[in-house]
Amino acid sequence: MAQYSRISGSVGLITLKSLPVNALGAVVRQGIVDSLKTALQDPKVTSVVICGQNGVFCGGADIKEFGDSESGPPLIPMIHAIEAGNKPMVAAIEGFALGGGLELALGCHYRIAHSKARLGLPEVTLGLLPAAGGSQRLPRLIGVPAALDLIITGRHVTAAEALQLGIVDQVTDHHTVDAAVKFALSVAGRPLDARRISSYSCPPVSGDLDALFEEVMRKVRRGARGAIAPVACVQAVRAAATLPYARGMERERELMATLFTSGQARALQYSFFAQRAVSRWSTPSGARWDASAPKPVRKVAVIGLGTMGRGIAVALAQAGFPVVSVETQEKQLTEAKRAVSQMLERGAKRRGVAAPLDKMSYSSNIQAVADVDLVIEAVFEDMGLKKKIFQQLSAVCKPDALLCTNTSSLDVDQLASQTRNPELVVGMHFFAPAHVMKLLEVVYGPRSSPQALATAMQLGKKMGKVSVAVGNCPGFVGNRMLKAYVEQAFFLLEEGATPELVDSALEEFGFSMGFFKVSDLSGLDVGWKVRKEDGLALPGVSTGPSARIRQGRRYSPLGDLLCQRGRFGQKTGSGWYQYGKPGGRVATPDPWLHSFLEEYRAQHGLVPRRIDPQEVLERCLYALINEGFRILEDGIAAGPEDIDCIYVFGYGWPHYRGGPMFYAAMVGLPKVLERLEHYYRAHPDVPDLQPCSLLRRLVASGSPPVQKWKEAIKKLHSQL
Ligand SMILES: C[C@H](O)[C@H](C)C(=O)SCCNC(=O)CCNC(=O)[C@H](O)C(C)(C)COP(=O)([O-])OP(=O)([O-])OC[C@H]1O[C@@H](n2cnc3c(N)ncnc32)[C@H](O)[C@@H]1OP(=O)([O-])[O-]
Repeated sequence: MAQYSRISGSVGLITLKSLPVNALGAVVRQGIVDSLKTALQDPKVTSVVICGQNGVFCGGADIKEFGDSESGPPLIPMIHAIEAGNKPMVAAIEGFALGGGLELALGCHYRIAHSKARLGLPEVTLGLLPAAGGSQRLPRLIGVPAALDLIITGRHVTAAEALQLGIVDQVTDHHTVDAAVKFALSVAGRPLDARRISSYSCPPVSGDLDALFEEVMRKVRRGARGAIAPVACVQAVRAAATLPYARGMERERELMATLFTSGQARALQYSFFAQRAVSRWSTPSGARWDASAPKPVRKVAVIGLGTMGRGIAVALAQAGFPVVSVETQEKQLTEAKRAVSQMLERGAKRRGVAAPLDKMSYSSNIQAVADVDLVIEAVFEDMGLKKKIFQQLSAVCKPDALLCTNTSSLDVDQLASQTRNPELVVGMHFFAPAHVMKLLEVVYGPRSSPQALATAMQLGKKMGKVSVAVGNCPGFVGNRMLKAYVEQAFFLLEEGATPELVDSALEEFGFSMGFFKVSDLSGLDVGWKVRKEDGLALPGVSTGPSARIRQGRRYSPLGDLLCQRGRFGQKTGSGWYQYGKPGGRVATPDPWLHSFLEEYRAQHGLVPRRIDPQEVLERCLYALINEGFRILEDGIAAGPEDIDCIYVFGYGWPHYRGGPMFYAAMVGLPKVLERLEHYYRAHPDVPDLQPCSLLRRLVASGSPPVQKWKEAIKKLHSQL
């Protein structure tokens, strides 16, 4: 709702009231329309202030209402009525004014913001565009280039930047509504024509307007990789720069109509709520987010300052924690100090703040962590070494200190068994670069306490991570599903595909890089080492049927054979592609590899066949999704939202496709099941293609929408 009152004698005050972010749902819009009418008709009122309750102006249109049929007064005429009003309208912006919230403020004649407020038009992050006049008013107010930047990126600006851009008229450190009322009293009776932004023309741009838009559109299309909203945003701003306001608004409405019902918008809105849902974690043992109070964490430590350790230390310091960094190798310690300082300075420069160098302390002695509240171990991925570290930490640290490991696949519970308090051990699996990647897999073992899990989840949130709670199993969620995807990519090469074909199909789907290019970037030797440890990669070259069987299932030694030839990817100048020289970055198809594949197939009696991109997608993605269903069945992940956040924020799954499980729901579970059955019949020696029973049961129960899977899975589990 929206509440109306008259204050200071002659100021009408309209207060948006809709917890938690005063979103412009139907009831709020009706309240605004009614309040506006009252204010404009009240002869005692000479100016009006619009504000929000609870120190928040407005989080925009109510995303929860998007699926519903239109009800309540429409947003655009409401904002037009505010702008056309014959009394000064002043927006008092506290907390944030985002999307429709900023558009509401742009309809006002003046905007006063608190210094801590954030403003923006983030609709593009929801697969939409500013559709309540924002794409037409903002360019007229701040110019085309600045408006394009805010609308294409969806980034939030601080009040200081908003003042500098000309979005707001005043910034205050004091009570914003009081400042707005004082301002409203000062402008009462002033002419308003010059304050109605829709009547403005866009300020002229330096240089050719068409050239500017072509250049921006070229960059946007390249960066969007198939996302449609950023392209529509450019088209909408172009309308503002080239058409009269009314025609521009028509164009904005047309473009929004194409986006609103698109699968991409639904995927991005699903992802918006999924990110919030994963913070409400639960475990099969009944532990829950709202029943487990996190322990206070004031001081933290990182053990091992390799690439991951450095990134984790930087992310912790940037989040404001004093960090004790321990590296026993003196040379590595010196290098790490330099690297961490540089990363902190670069990050601070980008954010226009001071570098938190004072948060960092370094030592080569593990005793230095005796007084910290939480330790993150990030040493080399070797179980023996990690066990030794956990024994040492258990002896040195405070009895109630949390001991966390950044392992990406090793058994967290085995490490817990090295300590006095296994209930205080959890996994905190970061993704490289750890100070950039948003994902954090928080891994709980059978003995991890709910409080330990709650503490790690809260620390992740404070570090600005999308933290997802997952059960302890080989590869946890992300890497466990990736194994099925990687295997299919290898098998497709055996059956006739080339790395280029597989990668272009995946890049066409929206991945920034296909599997084989990613493998060359991260180094083929990384996977080889894991396969050797798992007893899969055997020395020498073997022929005959056993060469392609491991542990009773089909196996492709192709990656091992390349590593045996020293082809580790970019770092050696060749891998699945040619890079010209060690460290080269540009992947070019490699004739040697094509003939190597032909020889390999001939050697193993494999007859190559034509493989189309659709089969590449179905084999790689459905095998990954199928493993996702097994993970849900095992209770390792609580719901599809958890898996989808992991893949969108940690594995480069195209955000506008929502995530693997959302994608499966979009394709249709019966189709996914039918295709998996088809491929499993063709490849009975590949268990990963055998449809998971949970998938079968969801199809049998009518393929409920993905938002309903969690409860459907609970019900199915209870029937077992
Ligand atoms: C016409 C017009 O052009 C178009 C078409 C539009 O306007 S499209 C809409 C454009 N607006 C946006 O893109 C802003 C989206 N929101 C945010 O970016 C953030 O929420 C926040 C505002 C910066 C606060 O962050 P937070 O970290 O303090 O809390 P939270 O956990 O995120 O959010 C707290 C709770 O509020 C819910 N929520 C937040 N914004 C919402 C919104 N716009 N609609 C409905 N619910 C919303 C959220 O789901 C969560 O609920 P629950 O999980 O507790 O049940």
